[in-house]
Amino acid sequence: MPALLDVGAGLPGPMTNNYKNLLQQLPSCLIFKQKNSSTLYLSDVLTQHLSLSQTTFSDDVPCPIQFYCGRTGDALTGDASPLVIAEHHHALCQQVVLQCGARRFYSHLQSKLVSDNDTAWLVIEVTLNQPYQTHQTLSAWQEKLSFSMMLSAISTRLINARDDEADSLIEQSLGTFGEYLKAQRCYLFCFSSDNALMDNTHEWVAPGVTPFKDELQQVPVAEQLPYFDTVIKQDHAFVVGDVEELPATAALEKAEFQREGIRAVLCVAVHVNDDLFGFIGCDFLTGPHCWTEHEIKSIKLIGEMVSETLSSITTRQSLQRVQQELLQANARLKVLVNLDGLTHIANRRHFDETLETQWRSIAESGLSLLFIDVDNFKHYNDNYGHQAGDEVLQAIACVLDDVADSLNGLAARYGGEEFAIILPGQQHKEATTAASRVMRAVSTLNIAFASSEKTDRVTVSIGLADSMSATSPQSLINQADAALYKAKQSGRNTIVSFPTTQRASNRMATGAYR
Ligand SMILES: Nc1nc2c(ncn2[C@@H]2O[C@H](COP(=O)(O)OP(=O)(O)OP(=O)(O)O)[C@@H](O)[C@H]2O)c(=O)[nH]1
Repeated sequence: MPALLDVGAGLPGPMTNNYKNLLQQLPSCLIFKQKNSSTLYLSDVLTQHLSLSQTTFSDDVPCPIQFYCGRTGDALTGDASPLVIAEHHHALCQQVVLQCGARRFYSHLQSKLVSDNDTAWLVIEVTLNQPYQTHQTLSAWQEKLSFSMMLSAISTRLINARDDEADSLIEQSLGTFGEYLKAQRCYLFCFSSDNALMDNTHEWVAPGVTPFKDELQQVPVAEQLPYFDTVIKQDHAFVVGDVEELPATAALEKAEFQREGIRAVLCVAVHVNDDLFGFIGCDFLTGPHCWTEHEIKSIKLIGEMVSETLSSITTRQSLQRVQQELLQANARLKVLVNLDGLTHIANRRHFDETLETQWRSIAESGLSLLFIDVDNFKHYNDNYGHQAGDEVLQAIACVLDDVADSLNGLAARYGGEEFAIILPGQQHKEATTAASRVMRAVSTLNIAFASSEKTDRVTVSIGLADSMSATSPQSLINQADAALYKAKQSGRNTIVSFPTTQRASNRMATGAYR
Protein backbone atom coordinates (compact mmCIF):
# COMPACT_ATOMS: atom_id res chain seq x y z
CA MET A 1 0.00 0.00 0.00
CA PRO A 2 1.48 3.37 -0.90
CA ALA A 3 2.62 5.50 1.97
CA LEU A 4 0.03 8.18 1.27
CA LEU A 5 -2.66 6.21 3.05
CA ASP A 6 -0.52 6.19 6.14
CA VAL A 7 -0.25 9.97 6.04
CA GLY A 8 -3.84 10.35 7.16
CA ALA A 9 -3.50 7.67 9.81
CA GLY A 10 -0.75 9.64 11.47
CA LEU A 11 -2.55 12.98 11.67
CA PRO A 12 -3.21 14.21 15.18
CA GLY A 13 -7.00 14.12 15.16
CA PRO A 14 -8.25 16.78 12.80
CA MET A 15 -11.94 17.49 12.47
CA THR A 16 -13.78 14.82 10.49
CA ASN A 17 -14.60 17.25 7.75
CA ASN A 18 -10.99 18.34 7.48
CA TYR A 19 -9.98 14.75 7.29
CA LYS A 20 -12.45 14.12 4.48
CA ASN A 21 -11.06 17.16 2.65
CA LEU A 22 -7.53 15.97 3.12
CA LEU A 23 -8.33 12.55 1.64
CA GLN A 24 -10.19 14.20 -1.19
CA GLN A 25 -7.21 16.34 -2.13
CA LEU A 26 -4.51 13.71 -1.87
CA PRO A 27 -2.86 13.16 -5.27
CA SER A 28 -4.13 9.57 -5.56
CA CYS A 29 -7.16 7.80 -6.96
CA LEU A 30 -9.13 7.08 -3.79
CA ILE A 31 -12.63 5.89 -2.96
CA PHE A 32 -13.34 6.49 0.72
CA LYS A 33 -16.18 6.49 3.20
CA GLN A 34 -16.81 6.62 6.88
CA LYS A 35 -17.20 3.15 8.27
CA ASN A 36 -20.85 2.02 8.33
CA SER A 37 -21.96 5.05 6.36
CA SER A 38 -23.51 4.73 2.91
CA THR A 39 -22.02 8.00 1.66
CA LEU A 40 -19.13 7.42 -0.68
CA TYR A 41 -16.46 9.98 -1.65
CA LEU A 42 -14.02 10.01 -4.54
CA SER A 43 -10.72 11.89 -4.45
CA ASP A 44 -10.42 14.74 -6.91
CA VAL A 45 -7.82 12.86 -8.93
CA LEU A 46 -10.10 9.83 -9.41
CA THR A 47 -13.05 12.08 -10.18
CA GLN A 48 -11.03 13.73 -12.94
CA HIS A 49 -9.76 10.41 -14.30
CA LEU A 50 -13.30 9.12 -14.59
CA SER A 51 -14.58 12.46 -15.95
CA LEU A 52 -17.22 12.71 -13.23
CA SER A 53 -18.77 15.95 -12.19
CA GLN A 54 -19.20 15.21 -8.51
CA THR A 55 -17.25 13.62 -5.72
CA THR A 56 -19.92 12.59 -3.21
CA PHE A 57 -22.40 9.77 -3.67
CA SER A 58 -25.17 8.40 -1.51
CA ASP A 59 -28.31 6.25 -1.77
CA ASP A 60 -30.01 9.18 -3.50
CA VAL A 61 -27.12 9.85 -5.86
CA PRO A 62 -25.61 6.41 -6.55
CA CYS A 63 -21.98 6.13 -7.50
CA PRO A 64 -21.65 5.23 -11.22
CA ILE A 65 -18.64 2.98 -10.61
CA GLN A 66 -19.16 -0.76 -11.06
CA PHE A 67 -16.70 -3.57 -10.58
CA TYR A 68 -16.28 -6.78 -12.60
CA CYS A 69 -14.18 -9.83 -12.10
CA GLY A 70 -11.21 -9.55 -14.47
CA ARG A 71 -11.10 -13.31 -15.04
CA THR A 72 -14.76 -14.26 -15.50
CA GLY A 73 -16.23 -10.88 -16.39
CA ASP A 74 -18.93 -11.34 -13.69
CA ALA A 75 -20.28 -8.20 -12.02
CA LEU A 76 -19.02 -7.88 -8.47
CA THR A 77 -22.14 -6.94 -6.55
CA GLY A 78 -23.68 -7.73 -3.14
CA ASP A 79 -21.23 -9.54 -0.88
CA ALA A 80 -18.77 -9.81 -3.80
CA SER A 81 -18.58 -6.04 -4.11
CA PRO A 82 -15.07 -4.79 -3.28
CA LEU A 83 -16.67 -2.05 -1.16
CA VAL A 84 -18.50 -4.60 0.96
CA ILE A 85 -15.41 -6.78 1.23
CA ALA A 86 -13.33 -3.77 2.28
CA GLU A 87 -16.00 -2.72 4.80
CA HIS A 88 -16.09 -6.17 6.41
CA HIS A 89 -12.48 -7.24 6.16
CA HIS A 90 -10.75 -3.86 6.07
CA ALA A 91 -7.89 -5.20 4.00
CA LEU A 92 -8.88 -5.49 0.38
CA CYS A 93 -6.29 -6.33 -2.26
CA GLN A 94 -7.90 -7.23 -5.52
CA GLN A 95 -7.50 -7.03 -9.28
CA VAL A 96 -10.75 -6.00 -10.96
CA VAL A 97 -12.21 -4.36 -14.03
CA LEU A 98 -13.57 -0.96 -13.00
CA GLN A 99 -16.36 0.45 -15.16
CA CYS A 100 -17.57 4.01 -15.09
CA GLY A 101 -20.03 4.90 -17.81
CA ALA A 102 -18.69 3.45 -21.06
CA ARG A 103 -15.10 3.33 -19.86
CA ARG A 104 -13.47 0.28 -18.38
CA PHE A 105 -10.05 -0.13 -16.76
CA TYR A 106 -8.07 -3.03 -15.44
CA SER A 107 -7.59 -1.85 -11.90
CA HIS A 108 -6.00 -2.80 -8.66
CA LEU A 109 -7.79 -2.05 -5.41
CA GLN A 110 -6.18 -1.92 -2.03
CA SER A 111 -7.90 -0.77 1.13
CA LYS A 112 -6.99 0.40 4.57
CA LEU A 113 -8.89 1.53 7.64
CA VAL A 114 -7.64 4.84 9.02
CA SER A 115 -8.91 6.84 11.92
CA ASP A 116 -9.11 10.54 12.83
CA ASN A 117 -9.83 9.80 16.53
CA ASP A 118 -13.60 10.21 16.24
CA THR A 119 -14.22 8.50 12.97
CA ALA A 120 -12.97 5.40 11.19
CA TRP A 121 -12.44 5.91 7.48
CA LEU A 122 -12.32 3.13 4.95
CA VAL A 123 -9.96 4.21 2.16
CA ILE A 124 -9.59 2.25 -1.07
CA GLU A 125 -6.74 3.19 -3.32
CA VAL A 126 -7.45 2.50 -6.98
CA THR A 127 -4.62 1.91 -9.42
CA LEU A 128 -6.05 2.32 -12.88
CA ASN A 129 -4.08 0.21 -15.32
CA GLN A 130 -4.57 0.03 -19.08
CA PRO A 131 -8.06 0.61 -20.47
CA TYR A 132 -10.16 -2.48 -20.84
CA GLN A 133 -11.44 -2.69 -24.42
CA THR A 134 -15.19 -3.09 -24.35
CA HIS A 135 -15.07 -5.35 -27.38
CA GLN A 136 -12.57 -7.56 -25.60
CA THR A 137 -14.09 -10.94 -24.98
CA LEU A 138 -13.43 -13.29 -22.14
CA SER A 139 -11.45 -15.53 -24.47
CA ALA A 140 -9.16 -12.59 -25.37
CA TRP A 141 -8.58 -12.02 -21.68
CA GLN A 142 -7.88 -15.70 -21.16
CA GLU A 143 -5.56 -15.68 -24.12
CA LYS A 144 -3.57 -12.85 -22.53
CA LEU A 145 -3.41 -14.85 -19.34
CA SER A 146 -2.22 -17.97 -21.15
CA PHE A 147 0.40 -15.89 -22.98
CA SER A 148 1.71 -14.53 -19.68
CA MET A 149 1.79 -18.04 -18.29
CA MET A 150 3.66 -19.25 -21.38
CA LEU A 151 6.19 -16.44 -21.00
CA SER A 152 6.73 -17.16 -17.35
CA ALA A 153 7.13 -20.89 -18.11
CA ILE A 154 9.73 -20.10 -20.77
CA SER A 155 11.52 -17.67 -18.51
CA THR A 156 11.65 -20.17 -15.62
CA ARG A 157 12.97 -22.82 -17.97
CA LEU A 158 15.65 -20.56 -19.38
CA ILE A 159 16.71 -18.98 -16.09
CA ASN A 160 17.37 -22.39 -14.59
CA ALA A 161 19.04 -23.78 -17.70
CA ARG A 162 22.26 -25.68 -17.13
CA ASP A 163 24.92 -25.19 -19.80
CA ASP A 164 24.40 -28.68 -21.21
CA GLU A 165 20.64 -28.31 -21.54
CA ALA A 166 20.47 -24.68 -22.68
CA ASP A 167 20.37 -25.57 -26.39
CA SER A 168 17.45 -27.95 -26.07
CA LEU A 169 15.61 -25.54 -23.74
CA ILE A 170 16.05 -22.68 -26.20
CA GLU A 171 14.67 -24.90 -28.96
CA GLN A 172 11.74 -25.97 -26.75
CA SER A 173 11.04 -22.32 -25.97
CA LEU A 174 11.07 -21.46 -29.66
CA GLY A 175 8.58 -24.30 -30.17
CA THR A 176 6.27 -23.14 -27.39
CA PHE A 177 6.34 -19.63 -28.80
CA GLY A 178 5.87 -20.79 -32.40
CA GLU A 179 2.87 -22.88 -31.44
CA TYR A 180 1.37 -19.99 -29.50
CA LEU A 181 1.71 -17.70 -32.54
CA LYS A 182 0.54 -20.51 -34.82
CA ALA A 183 3.68 -19.85 -36.86
CA GLN A 184 5.38 -22.58 -38.85
CA ARG A 185 9.01 -21.88 -38.05
CA CYS A 186 10.82 -20.20 -35.18
CA TYR A 187 14.60 -19.79 -34.96
CA LEU A 188 17.65 -18.15 -33.52
CA PHE A 189 20.62 -16.99 -35.59
CA CYS A 190 23.95 -15.81 -34.28
CA PHE A 191 26.38 -13.51 -36.05
CA SER A 192 30.12 -14.13 -36.24
CA SER A 193 32.26 -11.78 -34.16
CA ASP A 194 32.73 -9.45 -37.16
CA ASN A 195 28.98 -9.72 -37.94
CA ALA A 196 29.83 -10.88 -41.46
CA LEU A 197 28.47 -14.43 -41.22
CA MET A 198 25.37 -15.84 -39.59
CA ASP A 199 24.61 -19.32 -38.30
CA ASN A 200 21.21 -20.80 -37.59
CA THR A 201 21.90 -22.14 -34.09
CA HIS A 202 18.41 -23.17 -32.95
CA GLU A 203 15.25 -23.96 -34.88
CA TRP A 204 11.74 -25.20 -34.31
CA VAL A 205 9.43 -26.17 -37.17
CA ALA A 206 5.78 -27.16 -37.11
CA PRO A 207 5.01 -30.76 -38.11
CA GLY A 208 5.56 -31.32 -41.82
CA VAL A 209 7.54 -28.10 -42.33
CA THR A 210 11.02 -28.32 -43.85
CA PRO A 211 13.80 -27.32 -41.42
CA PHE A 212 16.63 -25.16 -42.78
CA LYS A 213 18.99 -25.09 -39.83
CA ASP A 214 21.63 -27.40 -41.28
CA GLU A 215 21.67 -25.49 -44.53
CA LEU A 216 21.78 -22.00 -43.07
CA GLN A 217 25.29 -22.03 -41.66
CA GLN A 218 28.09 -19.55 -42.30
CA VAL A 219 25.77 -17.43 -44.43
CA PRO A 220 27.56 -14.26 -45.65
CA VAL A 221 24.68 -12.08 -44.59
CA ALA A 222 25.67 -8.75 -46.15
CA GLU A 223 26.29 -10.39 -49.51
CA GLN A 224 23.32 -12.72 -49.64
CA LEU A 225 20.73 -10.68 -47.72
CA PRO A 226 21.93 -7.05 -47.89
CA TYR A 227 18.52 -5.46 -47.28
CA PHE A 228 17.86 -7.68 -44.27
CA ASP A 229 21.38 -7.09 -42.99
CA THR A 230 20.91 -3.33 -43.00
CA VAL A 231 17.44 -3.36 -41.45
CA ILE A 232 18.16 -5.83 -38.63
CA LYS A 233 21.39 -4.06 -37.69
CA GLN A 234 19.95 -0.55 -37.87
CA ASP A 235 16.33 -0.97 -36.72
CA HIS A 236 16.85 -4.18 -34.73
CA ALA A 237 13.58 -5.49 -36.14
CA PHE A 238 12.63 -6.87 -39.55
CA VAL A 239 8.88 -7.11 -40.00
CA VAL A 240 7.42 -8.38 -43.26
CA GLY A 241 3.70 -9.14 -43.41
CA ASP A 242 3.83 -10.34 -47.00
CA VAL A 243 7.03 -11.36 -48.73
CA GLU A 244 5.34 -10.60 -52.08
CA GLU A 245 5.30 -6.93 -51.12
CA LEU A 246 8.97 -6.58 -50.27
CA PRO A 247 10.54 -3.58 -52.06
CA ALA A 248 12.63 -4.05 -55.18
CA THR A 249 15.76 -3.40 -53.13
CA ALA A 250 14.99 -6.61 -51.25
CA ALA A 251 15.00 -8.83 -54.34
CA LEU A 252 17.62 -11.19 -52.89
CA GLU A 253 15.64 -11.56 -49.66
CA LYS A 254 12.42 -12.15 -51.57
CA ALA A 255 14.06 -14.91 -53.63
CA GLU A 256 15.52 -16.54 -50.50
CA PHE A 257 12.24 -16.34 -48.55
CA GLN A 258 10.37 -17.81 -51.50
CA ARG A 259 12.92 -20.61 -51.74
CA GLU A 260 12.23 -21.41 -48.08
CA GLY A 261 8.47 -21.14 -48.66
CA ILE A 262 8.16 -18.13 -46.33
CA ARG A 263 5.20 -15.77 -46.79
CA ALA A 264 5.53 -13.57 -43.68
CA VAL A 265 8.56 -13.10 -41.47
CA LEU A 266 9.38 -11.34 -38.22
CA CYS A 267 12.91 -11.06 -36.81
CA VAL A 268 14.22 -9.03 -33.88
CA ALA A 269 17.83 -8.49 -32.90
CA VAL A 270 19.21 -10.22 -29.81
CA HIS A 271 21.99 -8.58 -27.82
CA VAL A 272 24.20 -10.39 -25.34
CA ASN A 273 26.15 -8.23 -22.89
CA ASP A 274 25.29 -5.19 -25.05
CA ASP A 275 26.81 -6.71 -28.18
CA LEU A 276 24.71 -7.74 -31.15
CA PHE A 277 24.52 -11.51 -30.82
CA GLY A 278 22.10 -12.35 -33.63
CA PHE A 279 18.36 -12.40 -34.05
CA ILE A 280 15.30 -14.41 -33.16
CA GLY A 281 12.57 -14.82 -35.74
CA CYS A 282 9.54 -16.70 -36.93
CA ASP A 283 7.91 -17.40 -40.27
CA PHE A 284 4.44 -17.95 -41.61
CA LEU A 285 4.40 -20.19 -44.65
CA THR A 286 0.67 -20.49 -45.17
CA GLY A 287 -0.08 -16.88 -46.14
CA PRO A 288 0.55 -13.24 -45.33
CA HIS A 289 0.33 -12.27 -41.70
CA CYS A 290 -0.42 -8.92 -40.16
CA TRP A 291 2.07 -8.78 -37.28
CA THR A 292 0.48 -7.17 -34.22
CA GLU A 293 2.28 -4.97 -31.74
CA HIS A 294 1.63 -7.70 -29.21
CA GLU A 295 3.40 -10.30 -31.37
CA ILE A 296 6.37 -8.03 -31.97
CA LYS A 297 6.63 -7.24 -28.26
CA SER A 298 6.32 -10.94 -27.44
CA ILE A 299 9.11 -12.04 -29.72
CA LYS A 300 11.28 -9.26 -28.30
CA LEU A 301 10.57 -10.61 -24.83
CA ILE A 302 11.52 -14.14 -25.85
CA GLY A 303 14.65 -12.71 -27.49
CA GLU A 304 15.57 -10.99 -24.23
CA MET A 305 15.06 -14.18 -22.25
CA VAL A 306 17.21 -16.15 -24.67
CA SER A 307 19.80 -13.40 -24.54
CA GLU A 308 19.83 -13.49 -20.71
CA THR A 309 20.35 -17.24 -20.84
CA LEU A 310 23.13 -16.99 -23.39
CA SER A 311 24.77 -14.15 -21.53
CA SER A 312 24.76 -15.98 -18.21
CA ILE A 313 26.11 -19.08 -19.95
CA THR A 314 28.85 -16.98 -21.59
CA THR A 315 29.71 -15.42 -18.24
CA ARG A 316 29.70 -18.82 -16.55
CA GLN A 317 31.86 -20.34 -19.28
CA SER A 318 34.36 -17.51 -19.20
CA LEU A 319 34.52 -17.84 -15.41
CA GLN A 320 35.08 -21.56 -15.79
CA ARG A 321 37.77 -20.87 -18.39
CA VAL A 322 39.54 -18.42 -16.06
CA GLN A 323 39.22 -20.92 -13.21
CA GLN A 324 40.65 -23.66 -15.43
CA GLU A 325 43.55 -21.43 -16.46
CA LEU A 326 44.21 -20.60 -12.82
CA LEU A 327 44.19 -24.28 -11.90
CA GLN A 328 46.59 -25.04 -14.73
CA ALA A 329 48.81 -22.12 -13.74
CA ASN A 330 48.76 -23.37 -10.15
CA ALA A 331 49.62 -26.87 -11.29
CA ARG A 332 52.49 -25.46 -13.37
CA LEU A 333 53.65 -23.39 -10.40
CA LYS A 334 53.47 -26.42 -8.17
CA VAL A 335 55.68 -28.34 -10.58
CA LEU A 336 58.09 -25.40 -10.83
CA VAL A 337 58.24 -25.03 -7.06
CA ASN A 338 59.38 -28.65 -6.87
CA LEU A 339 61.96 -28.45 -9.65
CA ASP A 340 65.60 -27.54 -9.58
CA GLY A 341 66.18 -24.64 -11.94
CA LEU A 342 69.41 -25.90 -13.50
CA THR A 343 68.82 -29.61 -13.90
CA HIS A 344 64.99 -29.71 -14.02
CA ILE A 345 64.82 -32.71 -11.73
CA ALA A 346 63.31 -32.57 -8.22
CA ASN A 347 64.85 -30.01 -5.90
CA ARG A 348 65.86 -30.42 -2.29
CA ARG A 349 62.44 -29.30 -1.03
CA HIS A 350 60.64 -31.96 -3.06
CA PHE A 351 63.22 -34.52 -2.06
CA ASP A 352 62.63 -33.82 1.67
CA GLU A 353 58.85 -34.00 1.29
CA THR A 354 58.97 -37.18 -0.76
CA LEU A 355 61.33 -38.92 1.61
CA GLU A 356 59.06 -38.06 4.57
CA THR A 357 55.98 -39.35 2.75
CA GLN A 358 57.63 -42.49 1.45
CA TRP A 359 59.09 -43.21 4.83
CA ARG A 360 55.66 -43.08 6.45
CA SER A 361 53.92 -45.16 3.83
CA ILE A 362 56.39 -47.83 2.80
CA ALA A 363 59.33 -47.89 5.15
CA GLU A 364 58.20 -51.36 6.23
CA SER A 365 58.37 -52.75 2.71
CA GLY A 366 61.80 -51.22 2.17
CA LEU A 367 63.14 -47.88 1.10
CA SER A 368 66.62 -47.21 -0.19
CA LEU A 369 68.51 -44.02 -0.65
CA LEU A 370 71.45 -43.32 -2.95
CA PHE A 371 73.64 -40.25 -2.54
CA ILE A 372 75.58 -39.47 -5.72
CA ASP A 373 78.37 -36.90 -5.86
CA VAL A 374 80.43 -35.84 -8.88
CA ASP A 375 84.08 -36.58 -8.29
CA ASN A 376 86.57 -33.73 -8.13
CA PHE A 377 84.03 -31.38 -9.49
CA LYS A 378 85.80 -28.30 -8.25
CA HIS A 379 88.70 -29.38 -10.33
CA TYR A 380 86.44 -29.89 -13.32
CA ASN A 381 85.03 -26.38 -12.95
CA ASP A 382 88.48 -24.96 -12.61
CA ASN A 383 89.61 -26.67 -15.80
CA TYR A 384 86.57 -26.43 -18.04
CA GLY A 385 84.73 -23.44 -16.63
CA HIS A 386 81.53 -23.09 -14.66
CA GLN A 387 79.31 -23.25 -17.75
CA ALA A 388 80.76 -26.61 -18.76
CA GLY A 389 80.30 -27.70 -15.13
CA ASP A 390 76.64 -26.79 -15.36
CA GLU A 391 76.26 -28.92 -18.47
CA VAL A 392 77.85 -31.88 -16.68
CA LEU A 393 75.38 -31.50 -13.82
CA GLN A 394 72.51 -31.41 -16.33
CA ALA A 395 73.70 -34.51 -18.16
CA ILE A 396 74.17 -36.46 -14.94
CA ALA A 397 70.77 -35.31 -13.63
CA CYS A 398 69.23 -36.62 -16.82
CA VAL A 399 70.63 -40.13 -16.48
CA LEU A 400 69.76 -40.25 -12.77
CA ASP A 401 66.22 -39.30 -13.63
CA ASP A 402 65.98 -42.12 -16.16
CA VAL A 403 67.23 -44.71 -13.69
CA ALA A 404 64.92 -43.44 -10.92
CA ASP A 405 61.94 -43.34 -13.28
CA SER A 406 62.42 -46.93 -14.36
CA LEU A 407 62.32 -47.99 -10.68
CA ASN A 408 59.40 -45.73 -9.67
CA GLY A 409 61.85 -43.70 -7.67
CA LEU A 410 62.68 -40.02 -7.46
CA ALA A 411 65.93 -38.40 -8.54
CA ALA A 412 66.68 -35.04 -6.94
CA ARG A 413 69.45 -32.48 -6.80
CA TYR A 414 70.38 -32.50 -3.16
CA GLY A 415 72.65 -29.48 -3.40
CA GLY A 416 75.64 -28.28 -5.44
CA GLU A 417 77.10 -31.24 -7.26
CA GLU A 418 75.36 -33.76 -5.01
CA PHE A 419 72.34 -35.79 -6.10
CA ALA A 420 70.05 -38.31 -4.43
CA ILE A 421 67.72 -41.08 -5.56
CA ILE A 422 64.89 -42.37 -3.38
CA LEU A 423 63.97 -45.94 -4.25
CA PRO A 424 60.68 -46.96 -2.62
CA GLY A 425 60.12 -50.67 -2.06
CA GLN A 426 63.78 -51.44 -2.87
CA GLN A 427 65.77 -53.61 -0.51
CA HIS A 428 69.54 -53.37 -0.19
CA LYS A 429 70.32 -55.79 -3.00
CA GLU A 430 68.10 -54.09 -5.57
CA ALA A 431 69.42 -50.71 -4.51
CA THR A 432 72.98 -51.88 -5.11
CA THR A 433 71.96 -52.96 -8.60
CA ALA A 434 70.41 -49.54 -9.17
CA ALA A 435 73.62 -47.85 -7.99
CA SER A 436 75.61 -49.93 -10.47
CA ARG A 437 73.25 -48.85 -13.23
CA VAL A 438 73.92 -45.23 -12.28
CA MET A 439 77.67 -45.77 -12.44
CA ARG A 440 77.33 -47.37 -15.88
CA ALA A 441 75.00 -44.67 -17.15
CA VAL A 442 77.42 -41.91 -16.03
CA SER A 443 80.35 -43.66 -17.65
CA THR A 444 78.29 -44.04 -20.83
CA LEU A 445 77.99 -40.24 -20.88
CA ASN A 446 81.70 -40.36 -21.56
CA ILE A 447 82.38 -36.79 -20.48
CA ALA A 448 86.04 -35.96 -20.92
CA PHE A 449 87.92 -34.96 -17.73
CA ALA A 450 91.61 -35.01 -18.69
CA SER A 451 92.98 -34.11 -15.29
CA SER A 452 90.77 -36.50 -13.35
CA GLU A 453 92.47 -38.43 -10.60
CA LYS A 454 91.56 -41.93 -11.76
CA THR A 455 90.17 -41.92 -15.29
CA ASP A 456 90.03 -39.34 -18.02
CA ARG A 457 86.21 -39.23 -17.77
CA VAL A 458 83.76 -37.66 -15.34
CA THR A 459 82.83 -40.14 -12.60
CA VAL A 460 80.60 -40.19 -9.56
CA SER A 461 80.79 -41.73 -6.11
CA ILE A 462 77.70 -43.29 -4.54
CA GLY A 463 76.74 -43.87 -0.92
CA LEU A 464 73.86 -46.26 -0.28
CA ALA A 465 71.66 -46.82 2.77
CA ASP A 466 68.33 -48.52 3.29
CA SER A 467 65.47 -48.42 5.74
CA MET A 468 66.57 -51.64 7.44
CA SER A 469 69.31 -49.73 9.21
CA ALA A 470 67.64 -46.36 9.67
CA THR A 471 65.16 -45.19 12.25
CA SER A 472 63.99 -42.03 10.52
CA PRO A 473 64.31 -40.20 7.22
CA GLN A 474 67.08 -38.09 8.72
CA SER A 475 69.03 -41.13 9.91
CA LEU A 476 68.64 -42.65 6.43
CA ILE A 477 70.10 -39.46 4.97
CA ASN A 478 72.93 -39.48 7.49
CA GLN A 479 73.75 -43.09 6.63
CA ALA A 480 73.70 -42.54 2.88
CA ASP A 481 75.84 -39.45 3.34
CA ALA A 482 78.23 -41.37 5.57
CA ALA A 483 78.48 -44.11 2.97
CA LEU A 484 79.19 -41.50 0.29
CA TYR A 485 81.91 -40.00 2.45
CA LYS A 486 83.42 -43.44 2.70
CA ALA A 487 83.24 -43.83 -1.08
CA LYS A 488 85.13 -40.59 -1.53
CA GLN A 489 87.70 -41.72 0.99
CA SER A 490 88.05 -45.01 -0.81
CA GLY A 491 89.29 -43.22 -3.89
CA ARG A 492 86.02 -42.12 -5.62
CA ASN A 493 84.27 -43.64 -8.66
CA THR A 494 82.82 -46.31 -6.41
CA ILE A 495 79.72 -47.46 -4.53
CA VAL A 496 79.73 -47.90 -0.76
CA SER A 497 76.82 -49.23 1.27
CA PHE A 498 76.25 -48.27 4.84
CA PRO A 499 78.03 -51.18 6.59
CA THR A 500 76.08 -54.36 7.30
CA THR A 501 77.35 -54.51 10.85
CA GLN A 502 75.90 -51.16 11.61
CA ARG A 503 72.73 -51.98 9.68
CA ALA A 504 72.44 -55.06 11.92
CA SER A 505 72.25 -52.83 14.92
CA ASN A 506 68.75 -52.66 13.62
CA ARG A 507 67.46 -49.22 13.78
CA MET A 508 68.54 -48.78 17.36
CA ALA A 509 71.45 -46.53 16.67
CA THR A 510 71.20 -43.43 14.58
CA GLY A 511 74.33 -44.25 12.62
CA ALA A 512 76.72 -41.36 12.67
CA TYR A 513 79.25 -43.07 10.45
CA ARG A 514 81.59 -40.28 9.80
N1 LIG B 1 79.29 -25.50 -12.41
C1 LIG B 1 78.74 -25.61 -11.24
N2 LIG B 1 79.48 -25.92 -10.17
C2 LIG B 1 78.88 -26.07 -8.98
C3 LIG B 1 77.51 -25.92 -8.82
N3 LIG B 1 77.20 -26.15 -7.52
C4 LIG B 1 78.36 -26.45 -6.89
N4 LIG B 1 79.37 -26.40 -7.79
C5 LIG B 1 80.74 -26.61 -7.55
O1 LIG B 1 81.00 -27.93 -7.13
C6 LIG B 1 82.26 -27.92 -6.48
C7 LIG B 1 82.23 -28.88 -5.34
O2 LIG B 1 83.53 -28.92 -4.84
P1 LIG B 1 83.96 -29.77 -3.60
O3 LIG B 1 82.83 -29.74 -2.55
O4 LIG B 1 85.29 -29.30 -3.13
O5 LIG B 1 84.01 -31.23 -4.08
P2 LIG B 1 84.71 -31.87 -5.33
O6 LIG B 1 85.66 -30.93 -5.95
O7 LIG B 1 83.64 -32.39 -6.23
O8 LIG B 1 85.49 -33.03 -4.70
P3 LIG B 1 84.93 -34.38 -4.18
O9 LIG B 1 83.46 -34.19 -3.93
O10 LIG B 1 85.65 -34.66 -2.91
O11 LIG B 1 85.20 -35.37 -5.22
C8 LIG B 1 82.53 -26.49 -6.07
O12 LIG B 1 83.59 -25.97 -6.82
C9 LIG B 1 81.26 -25.76 -6.43
O13 LIG B 1 81.51 -24.44 -6.89
C10 LIG B 1 76.74 -25.58 -9.97
O14 LIG B 1 75.55 -25.39 -9.92
N5 LIG B 1 77.39 -25.43 -11.13
